[in-house]
Amino acid sequence: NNSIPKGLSYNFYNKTCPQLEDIVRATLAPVFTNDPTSAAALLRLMFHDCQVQGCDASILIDVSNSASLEPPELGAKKNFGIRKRESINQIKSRIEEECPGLVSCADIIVLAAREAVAISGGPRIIVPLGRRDSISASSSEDADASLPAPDFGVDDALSLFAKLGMTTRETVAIMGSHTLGVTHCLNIMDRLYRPSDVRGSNMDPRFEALLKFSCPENIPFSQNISFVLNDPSTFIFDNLYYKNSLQRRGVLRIDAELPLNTRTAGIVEQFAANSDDFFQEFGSAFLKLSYAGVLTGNHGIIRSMCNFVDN
Ligand code: HEM
Ligand SMILES: [Ca+2]
Repeated sequence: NNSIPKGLSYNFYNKTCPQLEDIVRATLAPVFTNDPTSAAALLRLMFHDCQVQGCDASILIDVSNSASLEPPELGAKKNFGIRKRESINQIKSRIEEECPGLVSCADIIVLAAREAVAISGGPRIIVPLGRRDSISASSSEDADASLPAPDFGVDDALSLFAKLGMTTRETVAIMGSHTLGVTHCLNIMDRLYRPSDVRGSNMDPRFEALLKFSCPENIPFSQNISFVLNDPSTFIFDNLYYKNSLQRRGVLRIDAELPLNTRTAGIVEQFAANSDDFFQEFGSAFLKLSYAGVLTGNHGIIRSMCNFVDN
């Protein structure tokens, strides 16, 4: 397939680390069992890595070891809620025992996200490998500039994902990621209590009442720790996200607007009616996300620990 970036391939580690995908799966199995919210966290981790400086494991670099004044990438405001970086480290250390110095943290992030989707009942996506790791993280400023704001609308999202080569259908499909996981109250306070345009107005009133009950105004402490489910089947990768959005129960502005925008409404209805169509389109969107800004060949490095750049 000629749309695969140069340097990535489906058999990249076949000779050098054939057990890679088994190790990833085996290491994650207890993680998913002990904490069913892990799948959502690992899928979002991939998005936030790939969206900032490309799929290069930049998000894994620890905050500490720098004398710079700028807080690094992970400290970006929009990385609030990012979790499970330690699971990637755990996979990496098992892999280093079997095939030292060969497998990038960037590939492990993508494989972990792929497992997260599959274990939750979503499509099994076969991904080309061969990404390499960055030698540095971005600044938190650059990360905040690259990641979407919680009040992103459909047009914003279409242009963001068009930069990764996604079609409108693929953009609608990748947003189906919000079939998993949660949103913390702080990300919807404006939508709930200071609505402008379509944001608050078009919500199912019972759902709005529920969100307001979960996220009361004027309680700053609870705003940081309280959250709501992105869709009612938060652990299952299904097309309920689309059905739910059609019922005016979208949590974020983007979730609410997808069924309202003329460019995306028909696609939402199709994915709500047919989960095979959703899964197929999601697979192709996921691959495009996984190709973002990849370092291959002799660009970048293979880190020996994912959270740390060896000189
Ligand atoms: C316009 C684009 C997007 C916007 C504005 C957006 C925004 C958000 C926000 C605000 C949250 C809540 C985070 C929190 O409060 O902890 C969230 C959660 C999440 N997002 Fe997105 N997102 C977008 C696209 C994506 C994409 C492309 C993916 C995956 C490929 C994704 C996967 C997730 C997942 C899985 C969660 C749940 C995380 C968890 O439960 O820990 N999102 N998103
Ligand atoms: Ca990155």
